Amino acid sequence: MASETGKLTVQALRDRVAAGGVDTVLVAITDMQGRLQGKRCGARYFIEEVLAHGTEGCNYLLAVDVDMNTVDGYEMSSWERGYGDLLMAPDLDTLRLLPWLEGTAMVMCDVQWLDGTPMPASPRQILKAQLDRLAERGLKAYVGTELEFIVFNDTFESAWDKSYRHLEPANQYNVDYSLLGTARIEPLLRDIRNSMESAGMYVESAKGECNLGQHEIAFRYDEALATCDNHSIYKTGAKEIAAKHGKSLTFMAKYDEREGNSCHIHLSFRSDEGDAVLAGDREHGFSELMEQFIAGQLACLPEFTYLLAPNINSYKRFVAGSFAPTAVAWGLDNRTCSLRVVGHGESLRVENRLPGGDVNPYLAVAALIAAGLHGIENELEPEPIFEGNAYTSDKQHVPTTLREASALFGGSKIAREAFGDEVVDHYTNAARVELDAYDAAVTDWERIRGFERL
Ligand SMILES: NC(=O)CC[C@H](N)C(=O)O
Repeated sequence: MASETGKLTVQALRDRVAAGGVDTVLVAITDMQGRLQGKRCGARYFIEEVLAHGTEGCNYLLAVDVDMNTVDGYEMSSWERGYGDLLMAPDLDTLRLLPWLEGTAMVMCDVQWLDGTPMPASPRQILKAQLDRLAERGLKAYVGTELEFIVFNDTFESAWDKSYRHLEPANQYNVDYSLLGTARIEPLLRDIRNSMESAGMYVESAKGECNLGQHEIAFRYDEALATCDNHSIYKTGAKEIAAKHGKSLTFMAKYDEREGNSCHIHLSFRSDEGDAVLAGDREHGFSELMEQFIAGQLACLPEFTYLLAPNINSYKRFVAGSFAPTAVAWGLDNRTCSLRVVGHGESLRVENRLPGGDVNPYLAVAALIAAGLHGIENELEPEPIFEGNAYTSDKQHVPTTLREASALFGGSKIAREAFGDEVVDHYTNAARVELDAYDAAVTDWERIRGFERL
């Protein structure tokens, strides 16, 4: 039998099911929004059927909006095509216990058509396609994602009932690095940290952040796919654990007018053998590959921003002086730039500071890998390093709205070459759906501005 915690082998799962310790297996895919969707399978059924053949779900899972509305414009899934099934094919490397749910294990799945061919619009497939491109060059991607979140003393249900107004943040003042402030909710933070560790993740640390009730838990970097799977499981798990504590938390990019929730993404490439390929004897200790890698990141950033900032709300984070970026620039350990280069030797890497907590990690990491490959394949040279305050520089501004970013993405030749037309058209449609919904909504802000005074 495997250890009490962490990842499970199939045999360990069988043993636990036989011994009565596991009765439920969650079968999950990640949707366009990066959420876990799927089914709770009886453990016996999972072992006897799903393990070998997978299980089906409606293919609208990759073609609905955040509210599960059926919307038009998707080639692969529609009323015209009858909204048939997709196949969830378990990736057994991801099998693990979810210690915060009694008697429950889970597995992440690849999304396929019923004949076993991959579904191009699936975020996990989109990332895997870029990992395949890297592998052709003898390279591997290592990734760390750093999610911030804001905790409230309200339950999720009461927060919803209050339309998310007048919530009580778990801290009343800025708790950035404050051990005193973070101790106030340590029972929740510890439960999340230890639960994730027991679900096979490697917790590095937790710290307070600047907005009221804002915190961050950092996990060790890993191979790109493992990090993205863990990221998705962690987000869902953190919400479920908060609910058990009678609290709520949000990863939305900009909850209020104070500091937003970031999801900085650290990315490096290594050789198949694990050698550091970004470090070398050029300026700043870079290799030629690192220079091309950075140049690719810069060249693609505006066109790929949509994959890093996929919602209307994402763009409200990009405020000068907020530690969220506004400038397309790179610097050495410079938190005012979109691209912050940190580490040295084996740990030399680029931190992309653009994504918020609402990012779909698979799509974002796929974009950053594609950007790096663009630089390498075209032997691009980076512009000079930026020094000083990028917020007040004349550097190109990152896209400021979803409309602008999705137009750049839809028109990007580089994106179409890297991801294929089907993927670009699918996600450009997702942006259009979101923009249409937003354009049709009348907000609190408008009523407060206009009800009496206009
Ligand atoms: N830790 C930090 O650098 C703060 C990041 C900031 N909260 C953001 O939204 O980008």
